[in-house]
Amino acid sequence: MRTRLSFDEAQGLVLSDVLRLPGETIVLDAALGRIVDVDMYARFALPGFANAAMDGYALSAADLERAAIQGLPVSGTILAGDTREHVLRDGSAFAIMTGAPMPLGADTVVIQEQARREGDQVWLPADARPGANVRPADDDCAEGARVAAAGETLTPARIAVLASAGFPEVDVVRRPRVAVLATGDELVPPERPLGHGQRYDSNGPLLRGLVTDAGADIVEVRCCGDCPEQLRRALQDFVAREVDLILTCGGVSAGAADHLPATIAALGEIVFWKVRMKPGMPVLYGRIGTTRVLALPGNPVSVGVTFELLARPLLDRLLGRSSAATFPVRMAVGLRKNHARMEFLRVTLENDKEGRWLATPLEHQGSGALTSLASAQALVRLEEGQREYQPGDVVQASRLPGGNL
Ligand SMILES: Nc1nc2c(c(=O)[nH]1)N[C@H]1C(S)=C(S)[C@@H](COP(=O)(O)OP(=O)(O)OC[C@H]3O[C@@H](n4cnc5c(N)ncnc54)[C@H](O)[C@@H]3O)O[C@H]1N2
Ligand code: MOO
Repeated sequence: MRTRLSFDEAQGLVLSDVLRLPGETIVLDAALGRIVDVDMYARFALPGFANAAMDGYALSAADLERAAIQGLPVSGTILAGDTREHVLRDGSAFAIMTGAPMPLGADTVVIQEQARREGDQVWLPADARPGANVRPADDDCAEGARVAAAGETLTPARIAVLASAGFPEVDVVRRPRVAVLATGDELVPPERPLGHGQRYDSNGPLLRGLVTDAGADIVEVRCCGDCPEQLRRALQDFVAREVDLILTCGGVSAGAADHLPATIAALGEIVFWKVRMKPGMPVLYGRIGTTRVLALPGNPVSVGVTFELLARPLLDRLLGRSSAATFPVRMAVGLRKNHARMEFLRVTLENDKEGRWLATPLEHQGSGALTSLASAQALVRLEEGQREYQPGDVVQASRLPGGNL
């Protein structure tokens, strides 16, 4: 077991310990937010047939002059959805509507508003541009072009692309199955009044939201006391249900009721325990069989921060997608750290006059200050060893969910 390692080492160990989950086939209608498993290619060009981009008249550009001087006979009207293959006779035109297939031999559409129609004859302006208002058959995408890339998130627009390419189903990466165990004798169910020293579980709801936001499935969120037997039963139950990741919170530091490390060690193995970071120092990572276990320190802010920094990247890895990159911001104020560990500050962000991000730390940075986690837009990383920061110093930031950026 490693202990007191740096945050970067800890994150590296977590990431190198998991692989992308296998794929599964689902209907396109259920695919929003899912991750594409394998590259997908168009089996035909899109839209697949040359069609009119405007309502008007389809003709051959060679007949434009004649159309202006003596007019052209109109052979008929082609509507969108007309499945007949019309052929244009020399020296004639078809009335055609937006999206309707171009008749064979026509290469230009002149819009309705520029046409003068008398009975079955139409006059069109001589200066119409040859080839105007026609969408070629591969206007949107060529046959064989990639229409979805492995690892990308299925957005509404990407789903629409697959729908237009005729895919009713899509192969996506299976969602990680996650169980949450909130531990602590002080936790009381929401329907019961609080006694002295008791509190309601907020870590369970926090992790339910974060796990869902990260694109994983919650198998169960369970609250249990600090008793080692209860902890063991809960962990074994989750492992038996083949979850990919167990997230526990609380009971992982040095207190008399902190039984999780010993319980996890007895059932499986601890990869690391305690990381040189603040908040979240007591965090533990291990395995029970093939199930990964991240034991997050119980303080509510530590739960949120260690989830973002260790659990979310792990879930990203299981999903086969790259994690959001950090980005540079400038400190709006100077500050002094009174320890050497890496620290993650909760900040709000605004743009300075040059449009660069400026980070202001929230006032209350304590590990129990859940309200400041809710107000924060990003986490700023203060490097190990560096104690002094001046206004304007550049630091790395990562977005928090719902940070409205
Ligand atoms: N002697 C030491 N004391 C502490 C250390 C240490 O290294 N040596 N580490 C401190 C740090 S840092 C943290 S963080 C906490 C984490 O300890 P635990 O993981 O054992 O967490 P608990 O003691 O069980 O709880 C801490 C705190 O959070 C509240 N909590 C816990 N679960 C929930 C929940 N589901 N919903 C709401 N609030 C919860 C709990 O009541 C405590 O107030 O230890 C420090 N101490
Ligand atoms: O995780 Mo503890 O502060 O570092 O609360």
